[in-house]
Amino acid sequence: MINFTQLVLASHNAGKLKELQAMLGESVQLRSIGEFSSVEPEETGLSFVENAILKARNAARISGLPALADDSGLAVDFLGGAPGIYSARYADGKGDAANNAKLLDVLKDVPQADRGAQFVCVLALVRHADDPLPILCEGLWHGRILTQASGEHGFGYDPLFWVPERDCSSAELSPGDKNQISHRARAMDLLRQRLGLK
Ligand SMILES: O=P(O)(O)OP(=O)(O)OP(=O)(O)OC[C@H]1O[C@@H](n2cnc3c(O)ncnc32)[C@H](O)[C@@H]1O
Ligand SMILES: [Mg+2]
Repeated sequence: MINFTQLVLASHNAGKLKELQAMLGESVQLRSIGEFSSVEPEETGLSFVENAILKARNAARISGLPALADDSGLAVDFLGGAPGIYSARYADGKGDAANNAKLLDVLKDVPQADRGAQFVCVLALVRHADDPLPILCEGLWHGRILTQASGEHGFGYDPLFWVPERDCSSAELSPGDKNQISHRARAMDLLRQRLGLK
């Protein structure tokens, strides 16, 4: 069991910080890498795992603290798993609204039955920048891509992701409800077990 009171979160995404801190509770304080640097590392990996490790090492190097990274995204079945690791950059860096508009457009003629998708989250935790044994935890959340945006909560692709177990979009779930069942919640559940926090 490894004990941490402070971890740096290797993410510039405020939505992730909020969700992960809520899931971790008060036992561990997450500090944003934004406190130490505004430079985002290039995500050059070909998988969620590679990018998560790369971001965690970078944050540990910059901060001198143990670091947790979250590499996540949306894998759409009809698109062979795209946008996948490129989810944040799907519309060439123009942001969430442009990403969502592009996805709706690409899938505009695709019938309900073929609109399956999963949110993916890989968490990587390193004790220091050169840690040879990162802790890796993955979570998947299965759903479907809606034909129009719905809901105001969350971030990113949440308004387009239909959650079968609740019959609503992920952006229509309260933050507390999303944090019980999301891809990130599943990955964090595994991480908490690995850290002996549950
Ligand atoms: O790399 P960092 O700095 O952590 O922030 P980012 O936003 O670039 O994060 P990623 O590289 O992991 O890209 C993930 C993208 O996938 C989407 N995504 C991930 N989790 C999501 C969630 O819970 N709800 C909605 N969209 C999500 C969202 O568009 C993110 O920008
Ligand atoms: Mg990113």
